[in-house]
Amino acid sequence: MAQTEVQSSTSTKPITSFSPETCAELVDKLTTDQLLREAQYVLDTEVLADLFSTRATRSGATSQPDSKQLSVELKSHFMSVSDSVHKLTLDIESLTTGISREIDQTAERIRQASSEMGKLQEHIGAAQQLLLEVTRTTPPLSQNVGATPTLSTGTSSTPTGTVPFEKLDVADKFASFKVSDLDKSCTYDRVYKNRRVAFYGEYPYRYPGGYHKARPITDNTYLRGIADKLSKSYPMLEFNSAMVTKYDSPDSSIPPHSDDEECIAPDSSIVTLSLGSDRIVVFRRKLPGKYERQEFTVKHGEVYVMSRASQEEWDHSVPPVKRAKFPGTRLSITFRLLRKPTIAPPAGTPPKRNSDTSETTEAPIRKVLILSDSKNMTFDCSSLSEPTVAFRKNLFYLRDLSAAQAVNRAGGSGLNQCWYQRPPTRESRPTYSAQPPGGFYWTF
Ligand SMILES: O=C(O)CCC(=O)C(=O)O
Ligand SMILES: [Fe+2]
Repeated sequence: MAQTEVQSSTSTKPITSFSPETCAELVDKLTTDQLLREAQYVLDTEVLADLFSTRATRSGATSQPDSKQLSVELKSHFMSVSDSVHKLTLDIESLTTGISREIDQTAERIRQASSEMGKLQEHIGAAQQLLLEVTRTTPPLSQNVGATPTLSTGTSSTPTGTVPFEKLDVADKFASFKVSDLDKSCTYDRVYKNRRVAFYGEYPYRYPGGYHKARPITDNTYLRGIADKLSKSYPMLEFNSAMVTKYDSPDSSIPPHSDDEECIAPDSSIVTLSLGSDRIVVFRRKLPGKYERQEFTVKHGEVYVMSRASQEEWDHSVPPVKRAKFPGTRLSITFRLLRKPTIAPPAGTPPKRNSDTSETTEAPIRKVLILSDSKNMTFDCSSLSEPTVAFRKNLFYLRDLSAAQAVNRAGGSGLNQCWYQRPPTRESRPTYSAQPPGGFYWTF
């Protein structure tokens, strides 16, 4: 004990200055009960004294309260403490309940998420499996003709190299377009021995044996309707030109060739829509010492696609056929993506395709005389092809007679009639047939 003054429960007087040894002796003499009582007293007194001094300081009181009042206050103090503890316990209980509910809900969410995750992983696994399978069975992109998954396979793929073409799964989308309507709408700007061609495109198209100037597709509303439908239905097919080829008899044909010109955008596909009579399209691939051959019959409303890569390996043709089997007219429209030319086209006649020797180069310009009565001098000249020069409203120079025929048809009742005029030669003066063949033919 380091105190110099202590209070004993047994004596109200302070006991002063006991040495530690004396204290030890005194303590030795006390019974256990006495010791406990002493200890309790010291404790109580210290607590009460503390409380008292705090209250006294707060209220400014100086006198000590009696023990009864003190005990009442103590009791009320403990009651309020125990009240708070009770409230706290309740709060803690309700918090614990809330928290454990949250924990339960979170655990449920985690359980659901992990089950979703399991399913997702299954899907990912299946997709990876599929991808592996596709990678294993698909040839490299550069070798694959369509290379577009939306194209349906209409042909067998060869074990090595490219497939020559792929049919587009168009159902009956283009079946309602009529070969006669398209024919009427076209102004053919090149006439070959066995076919005629009308080209419409943003940029000119040059190929061995042929050259077509740019001509807006808006010039031909029927063709434009077809092109719009194609690009709306298959936006992945990119093109800026449409070339109509007319096969008007079973002898009409196009010889073997590849559409691999520089002016065609690299890696773009060539899309062909067929209208009218069925025809056979033949593909050949040069192998050592022989040709590999594939062919298919293309029908009205069908579309086939050839990749640029396939053009490097295969050529294609539409050969002449037997009349009995393929009696009618066929028009094909080939859609290409052409590049803007960087240099002006060389002057003169372009060289012929090696395999295309049977063809004429360019249709000769012919004069067409169109007669009208004085009341009806207007013609729909939009269908007349270049170079079109009108003299006194009646005379046009044309390469393509079908345009004049179209005007003729449009003319109707005979008020507007047109005659074709062959260029006069030195030897022969123009002759006029009194009764032109077909009623509308006038020769020199
Ligand atoms: O008429 C066809 O189907 C083919 C036409 C063609 O090969 C072409 O215009 O280059
Ligand atoms: Fe072609």
